[in-house]
Amino acid sequence: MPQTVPPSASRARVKEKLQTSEQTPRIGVGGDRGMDPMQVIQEGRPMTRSQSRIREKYAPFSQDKSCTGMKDMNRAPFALQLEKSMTKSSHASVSLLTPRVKHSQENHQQQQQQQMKSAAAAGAGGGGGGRRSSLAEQKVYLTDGDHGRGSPMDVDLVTPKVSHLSSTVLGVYNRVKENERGGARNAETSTSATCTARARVSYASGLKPAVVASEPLSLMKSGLRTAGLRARQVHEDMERGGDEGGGTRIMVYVRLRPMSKKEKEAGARSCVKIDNKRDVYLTEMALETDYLRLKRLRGRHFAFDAAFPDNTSQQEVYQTSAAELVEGVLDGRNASVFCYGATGAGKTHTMLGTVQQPGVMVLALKDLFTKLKQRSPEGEHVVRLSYLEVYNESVRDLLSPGRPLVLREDARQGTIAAGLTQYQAFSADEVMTLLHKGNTNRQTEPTRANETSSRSHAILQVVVEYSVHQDFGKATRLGKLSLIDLAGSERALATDQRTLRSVEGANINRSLLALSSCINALVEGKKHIPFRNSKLTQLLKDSLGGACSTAMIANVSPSNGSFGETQNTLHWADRAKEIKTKGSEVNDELQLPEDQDEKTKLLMQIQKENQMLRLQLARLERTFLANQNCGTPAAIGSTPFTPAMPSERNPLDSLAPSETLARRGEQKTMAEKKIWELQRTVELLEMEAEKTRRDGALREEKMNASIMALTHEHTLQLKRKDEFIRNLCNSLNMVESPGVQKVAASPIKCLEKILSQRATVAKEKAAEKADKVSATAEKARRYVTPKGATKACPLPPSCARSALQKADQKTTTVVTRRMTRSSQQTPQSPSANLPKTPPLPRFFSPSKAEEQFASCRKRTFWDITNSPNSHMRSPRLSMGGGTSLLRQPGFARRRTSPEQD
Ligand SMILES: Nc1ncnc2c1ncn2[C@@H]1O[C@H](COP(=O)(O)OP(=O)(O)OP(=O)(O)O)[C@@H](O)[C@H]1O
Repeated sequence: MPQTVPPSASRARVKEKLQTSEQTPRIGVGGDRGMDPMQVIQEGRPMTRSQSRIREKYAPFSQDKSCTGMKDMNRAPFALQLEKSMTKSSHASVSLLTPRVKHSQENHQQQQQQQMKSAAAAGAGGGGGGRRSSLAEQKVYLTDGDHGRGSPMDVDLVTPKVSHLSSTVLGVYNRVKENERGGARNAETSTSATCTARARVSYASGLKPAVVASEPLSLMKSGLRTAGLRARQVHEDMERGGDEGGGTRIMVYVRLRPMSKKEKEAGARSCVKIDNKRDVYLTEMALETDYLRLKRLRGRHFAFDAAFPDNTSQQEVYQTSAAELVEGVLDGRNASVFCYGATGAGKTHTMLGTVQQPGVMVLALKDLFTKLKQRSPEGEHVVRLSYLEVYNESVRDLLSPGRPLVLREDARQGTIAAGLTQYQAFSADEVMTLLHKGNTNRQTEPTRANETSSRSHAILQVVVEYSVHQDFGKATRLGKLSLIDLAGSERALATDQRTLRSVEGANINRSLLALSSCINALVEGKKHIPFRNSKLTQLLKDSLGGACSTAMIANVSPSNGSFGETQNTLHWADRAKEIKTKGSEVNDELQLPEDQDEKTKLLMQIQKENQMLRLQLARLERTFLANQNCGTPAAIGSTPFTPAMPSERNPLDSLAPSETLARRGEQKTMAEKKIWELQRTVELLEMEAEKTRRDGALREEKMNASIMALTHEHTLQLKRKDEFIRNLCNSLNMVESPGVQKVAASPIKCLEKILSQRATVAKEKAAEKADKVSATAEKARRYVTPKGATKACPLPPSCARSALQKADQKTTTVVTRRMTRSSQQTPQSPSANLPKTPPLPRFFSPSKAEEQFASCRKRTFWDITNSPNSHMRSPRLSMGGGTSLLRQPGFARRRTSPEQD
């Protein structure tokens, strides 16, 4: 029961009272300010400025406005802090606010020891101060501070604070019953003042206990009950390991690193204590001379899925946090493990470790290959590996460094880095080589806080794909394991002030802040989760909110110098406990046989294989047992020997020695017979093999011979062809020419040459002939004069005419042929080089020649009268250019010059 401290009590009396109270069951609460076993209440002390400020602020809620100073405050032994769930996703916890105490310099040391003691005792759920928020407690006493009475409330469970709440209501209760009566009024007052429901009135405010609540007392009670229920749920959830409502909770582990040499030298003290392998106590330390701090020492208790003290081995960390996830990856699920914490807290040590103490990444990959070999001995699996880092908000490939990568959203695979190389690895050694290569490329720099500080977030992704035979076909399973080593949050002073380091630090902090916002949004069940705020959160999207089983390892330093960072880490780890991922489904694609027959076939095949394997196993077992029984050298290693079945393992033991000998002799004979039979079989097989070999050799010989014959035949055919061409050349009488002799080795070329030469000669001849004909025509024409062609011409007029006609015809033929040929000839054609015949004058046009001839001869009367349409045949006449011959009979036409034509 709670104790009331009389206002006038002296320090000694208070001490005595409090010590007495240790034995009496007090409110089973704990939380932020639960570590208060030895407290000395100072009386009559004036309020500090901050106390009076808070007092002023919350004065309206104080029922007894007359109370002033520490005297009044001290009349209230404690207050109840109620943190109630305001949204369905948040939880509540109950804790006790104890009276403000002064940690005197003398008892400070003692106090620490007491705290530790009480914390240790808390596991057993014992009474007394400190962490008495035993989970077994079932009642909360809302106490009447003035009268020391407690108003018990039935709640299902009181837990330490399990989460940060969206809304906090601090109720300082005084005169509970009175408040119940006037609850509505108080509630109204408080609601108006704490409309945001975020009034946090510290007991240090010096307020006389009063109701500061945003809801009527009855509601608070029910809220408390709900809170208790919720707390129990969370607790049970933690006990079970996370599954609730279909999703999977992120498993959160805390690892404490040993105190470093540097810290020891600086005289640091440990501010973190791990108990029960899951409870973490954080206590603020202060210098004995730091009076202000001494009064406000903070302490907090957290509970996680597991907490690893500083002497925990790497293997233990792996087994607890990641081994199960690796198993899940082999079942085709997605899993991720990430380390979170301040710089130098031991994240890289946990994830990568050293050669002597390999970390989670190394152990997980080795384990993965070992398990893969067991599951898929025939190597029906593919392991692909990629390793990237987020450095200064740019994504880089660690296995093949180059230009920064761009992140893309893929409907099937989630967020992916476009262009990231995926290496296929066949063994654990290969993976280790790749991992080493990636780590060499990773950005690591010494800072003031850490000699080997990682300046980037590194993500190693392993995709395992393998086929499994299932009842209805073959399925391909695809599991993805992401192992993430985050860079640590850091204070600028804690690391360095050099430009590059501070830029890196700022980027690291920014991305971690984005991660915190995402955790917040996820915990509060918001619709929009700001994953896009940084590259890191984009890449962690699946791990935090997707279909993935996730483990978070929060690394903390024990040094009191890192109290702030440790508190921060634990706070976020505590929040992350409430994040629920969608839970990873098995990603497998079933490949069904095409039809039912196929399926039956497959099943039969599998059954057959199983039968065979069973037989083999039985045979081996029998052989083994036979060897054991007989122990004869002949029997050893003789597989076909059929020994006794397991049920008849030692039948000889029960027999008499003579019978045993006889039986053994029999067995030996049988074995010898079997061996003889086997030898005979082997001999037969050898003979068979020899025969086959001989046959094969014969067949090969025959084949070689036929190939040879064919080759010979082919050569002969070729020769014959050449001979034929050569003969053809000879028959064309061109082989003698020197140009042809040169190329006689290639008969086809020779033939081509001959033909082209023949063509040239024919052309030349044709040209010559054409020239001759045209000369004859010219001659004939010269003899034909306008005044009488027959006079000067040596030929009779009819002959001259026919000769001229012939000449014209020939000329035309030659010219036409030449023109046709030249139009067919390409510019590269050899005939292009032929000597060109001079262009023929228009005069030689056959129609013109005929016309000329007709116009030159003397017309007779008969000509004129018998060809009435002759003017129509003559174009010249029809054109009306000359005088009509009909009108001037017997008048010969005057010869026109060619130019006029
Ligand atoms: N469990 C442990 N046991 C022994 N030594 C440890 C342990 N954890 C961390 N250390 C040591 O502490 C130092 C800092 O650790 P580590 O580099 O892993 O920190 P970190 O959190 O990765 O820092 P950063 O974020 O700057 O990279 C290292 O020298 C490491 O060997």
